[in-house]
Amino acid sequence: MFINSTNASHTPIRAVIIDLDGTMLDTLPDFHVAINAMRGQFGYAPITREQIALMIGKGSENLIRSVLALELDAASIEQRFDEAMAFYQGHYLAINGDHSALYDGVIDGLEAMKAQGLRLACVTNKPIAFATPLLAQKGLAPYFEIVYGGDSLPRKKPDPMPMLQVCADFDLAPAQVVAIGDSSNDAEAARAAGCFVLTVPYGYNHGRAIHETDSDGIVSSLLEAANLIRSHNNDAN
Ligand SMILES: O=C(O)COP(=O)(O)O
Ligand SMILES: [Mg+2]
Repeated sequence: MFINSTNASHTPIRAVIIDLDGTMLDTLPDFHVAINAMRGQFGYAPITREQIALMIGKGSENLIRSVLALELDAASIEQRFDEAMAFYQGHYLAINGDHSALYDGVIDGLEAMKAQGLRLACVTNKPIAFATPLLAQKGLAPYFEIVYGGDSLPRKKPDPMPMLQVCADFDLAPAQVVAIGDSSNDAEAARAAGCFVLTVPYGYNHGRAIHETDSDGIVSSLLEAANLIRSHNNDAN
């Protein structure tokens, strides 16, 4: 549970905000294919999944700049940026989801959350044009009342704006909402918004161990998260 059970008056959790890449789906193989296809158009050699894993989490612009920085200086990156982004987006949309897989416990966890009456939102730094078809293809779309991509709002995670927007949409206080993610971006955004935060250890945390990230707990799956929320709410009632 998130709050010491001796505090009988704590607020029940009513909604869950769930991250996409590295939390529900292992999308690293899709990023790998699309990035290397883009690099090939520039005549650059392929890079490894491990290299790309370190660059995921802060949205497409950050990813493309990080990839170009392997060859180019800062001024050249900006010169090639628009072309690289256009190449990358074309390749990503062509293969979106083809090489990605659900992590264990995702569907069971979402079902368990729904069964508890929790409202669900997906907040990802992935562009919304990638996130929407991917959620549909993987059977995740029906679970979410709200989906915000990295370009849906003026600021993305680790800024608290998307978390606060979800709280406002659901008409809930941040203390009634828990965010679940695989990276410090998710945890920082949730903390700054005043939401609870749980992390999963199996995603992409910029090469850092998830234990280094401040959270209210580490869960091995979304199913474990659902169970934790249930016991928190049982204590609250
Ligand atoms: O696209 C990214 O950089 C990461 O997306 P996420 O917020 O779903 O982990
Ligand atoms: Mg993530």
